[in-house]
Amino acid sequence: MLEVQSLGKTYLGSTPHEAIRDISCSVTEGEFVALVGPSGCGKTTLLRCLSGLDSPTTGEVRVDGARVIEPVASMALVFQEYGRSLYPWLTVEQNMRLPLEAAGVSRSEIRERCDRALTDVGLQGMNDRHPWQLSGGMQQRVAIARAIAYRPRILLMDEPFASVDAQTREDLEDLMLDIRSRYDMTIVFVTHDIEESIYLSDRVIVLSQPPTTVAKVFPVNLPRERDQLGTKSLPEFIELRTAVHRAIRRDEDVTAGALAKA
Ligand SMILES: Nc1ncnc2c1ncn2[C@@H]1O[C@H](COP(=O)(O)OP(=O)(O)OP(=O)(O)O)[C@@H](O)[C@H]1O
Repeated sequence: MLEVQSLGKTYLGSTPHEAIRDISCSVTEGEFVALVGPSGCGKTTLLRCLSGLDSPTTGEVRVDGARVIEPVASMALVFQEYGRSLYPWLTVEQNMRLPLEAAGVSRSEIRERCDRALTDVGLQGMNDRHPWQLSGGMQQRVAIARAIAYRPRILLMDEPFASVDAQTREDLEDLMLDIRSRYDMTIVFVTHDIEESIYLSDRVIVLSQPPTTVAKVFPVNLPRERDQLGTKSLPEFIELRTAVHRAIRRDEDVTAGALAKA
């Protein structure tokens, strides 16, 4: 359903910067794909191009065959910085209502969807709180609730759990697996964390050092039912973790070698 064909992105300016050289990949309906790669390899840039918030310099993105040239109504984005993605002067529900009102959803349905999404993320009854009255993990749950209340077909998540503590992160990972099983969504999830990428996804795409290409793709053939302790101690999980780690390290070594020769 989501196709990326030979996507390249160069930021223009006094010194043009080639953030992405050539990425091709596709995501099928209902798939959970994790994108991992070194810092600065263009993960956020890629997500912005996927969503239509930014446009590639070369190549293209297609959703169901249609070329993406502007923000796509069937997608929602969840960012790392929940503190900046929620309006502090609005309540939880008011924050959640904004995209639904813009999409023309009826008042009664908005209320119903907000209540259901808040229940799904474990924040039932918190409709009238303000973001600043909530912990970081709770604010990120609100950002997720806002996205699922919108009912996107494709959910793009940009390192959404990078700013929370380890325990909250595990809880939020399990929340995502739960949401994935309740809602029929295709998810593209950017993370730095190799374990997180495998634990959550059906496929891990490793991006190279800049100028960025796809370094390697790993199918995750683990049982659908996942559990923080059980899944992460499976031999298949450990093998995959080593393989993804190696793919990232090998690419770093190749790049370091090329730089040393230059
Ligand atoms: N608007 C912009 N103008 C110029 N350069 C940019 C712009 N946005 C990003 N870049 C550069 O493009 C490269 C890729 O940035 P991007 O934020 O997409 O990487 P990332 O993989 O998401 O990074 P991180 O893992 O650190 O979050 C970086 O070198 C960055 O400095």
